[in-house]
Amino acid sequence: MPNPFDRLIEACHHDWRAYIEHEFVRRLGDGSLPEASFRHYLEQDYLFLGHFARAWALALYKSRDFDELRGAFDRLKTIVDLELGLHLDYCAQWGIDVATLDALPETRATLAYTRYVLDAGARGDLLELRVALAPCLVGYARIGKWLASRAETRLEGNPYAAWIEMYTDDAYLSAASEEEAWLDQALAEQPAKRIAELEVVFRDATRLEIDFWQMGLERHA
Ligand SMILES: Cc1ncc(CN)c(N)n1
Repeated sequence: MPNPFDRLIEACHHDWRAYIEHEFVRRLGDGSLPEASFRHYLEQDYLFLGHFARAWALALYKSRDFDELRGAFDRLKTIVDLELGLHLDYCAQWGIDVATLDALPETRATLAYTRYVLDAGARGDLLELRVALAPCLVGYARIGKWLASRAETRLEGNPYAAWIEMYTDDAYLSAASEEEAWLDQALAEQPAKRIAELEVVFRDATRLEIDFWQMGLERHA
């Protein structure tokens, strides 16, 4: 019997696979992704991370005890200290400075995904918000594992090696597995009707992740 979080994935397994195994991900892994696509993704992901940090701050606000506060605070730190750091390093390597990033317009995919999650958090409780955030945090850990398992993935000579290393790194993987453990416990206590509602939120956020990859690949505005 799969654990409760894996059951959320099973309920939308076609969308989940389309997200985890997206062409953008494959081409990151084998190094064949066009640089312009990665740059577009990188720029939008900077804006994305700002909104997701706000969403984790909202999770802090919605926490009911110190355990939940600590979990949300740790996740917020994962974004601000770990992911954002890599982003800014990468952007500096690619000649993109923070002032340029701050002035960028958001694409429709960035707007749709970030505002969807913030709305789920504003409208719902802490669990609904953390389910909406899960394809992001846990999804990239699964992507890192999937890439690591593929013969086509290469690090040597791959301009995106640092990106792959970040999402296969212990610091990121342990944040994702702590989040999964919290979700497993919280989901196990929910009645079937609530689970069905949460499946919709999880599937929608997963579909918005697919759109985010597609936006990067095709460089949509
Ligand atoms: C769009 C997106 N989704 C997920 C992650 C990983 N936290 C990210 N950096 N960007």
